[in-house]
Amino acid sequence: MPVGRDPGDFGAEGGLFRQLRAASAGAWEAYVWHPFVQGLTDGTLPLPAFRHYLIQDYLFLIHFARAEALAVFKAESLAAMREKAAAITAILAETELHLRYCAEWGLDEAAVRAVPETAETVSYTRYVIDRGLAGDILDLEVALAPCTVGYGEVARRILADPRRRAAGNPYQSWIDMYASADYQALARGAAARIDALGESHGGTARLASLSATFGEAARLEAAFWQQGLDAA
Ligand SMILES: Cc1ncc(C[n+]2csc(CCO)c2C)c(N)n1
Repeated sequence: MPVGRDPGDFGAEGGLFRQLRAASAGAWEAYVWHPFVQGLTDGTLPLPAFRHYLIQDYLFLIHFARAEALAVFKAESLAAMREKAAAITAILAETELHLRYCAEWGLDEAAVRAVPETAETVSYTRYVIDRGLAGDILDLEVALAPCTVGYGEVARRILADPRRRAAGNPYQSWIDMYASADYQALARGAAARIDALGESHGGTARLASLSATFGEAARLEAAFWQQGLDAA
């Protein structure tokens, strides 16, 4: 089914989220259907690639939680503050899953924390934080959206792919996390939030600048997968 016609798709037709995704269609596709994702789908991704990715992702999540904390600070309403506070809790829970994987590889939390952040990890996380510091809540949410919504789309693509290996796939628990109803609802909520902020914060007039932010975040996400493949 073409992206954008699927009734379970993220964001409303004509809303800001879909406008941003369409404006960065090439970068978005390169992110959500990256060769790393295809390797998760059929289970052929080399374990060293996944291990490199997951350790960096743990470090990524710490800074991503800081970016969500900035969104609490910049939130436009008390309801939005509560939503963002819940997002921080969800991220900190996600780090627990990462540590369970790392424990299987003989790495405890201190060992993971001692790994230096790569350039890909620094550039993506600090880019998002900078968009938030320099701009308003809409600039920040647009920088955050490729992460939250993108992983929701990644999981849906994986489940729908005919090459998917479900039985005995070593990455199934990772896939299950993002395919879960809870995560899918979170991703849909993030896209709906972009649509709502687009209405309340003049999204149409700011489309060029917001598209640049969204596209850059999507490119940084693809580079984040790529560092895993490069390490294998
Ligand atoms: C590079 C990278 N991009 C996206 C995610 C997904 N993600 C990041 S925070 C969060 C919780 C909800 O906002 C989720 C699902 C990731 N783990 N790593």
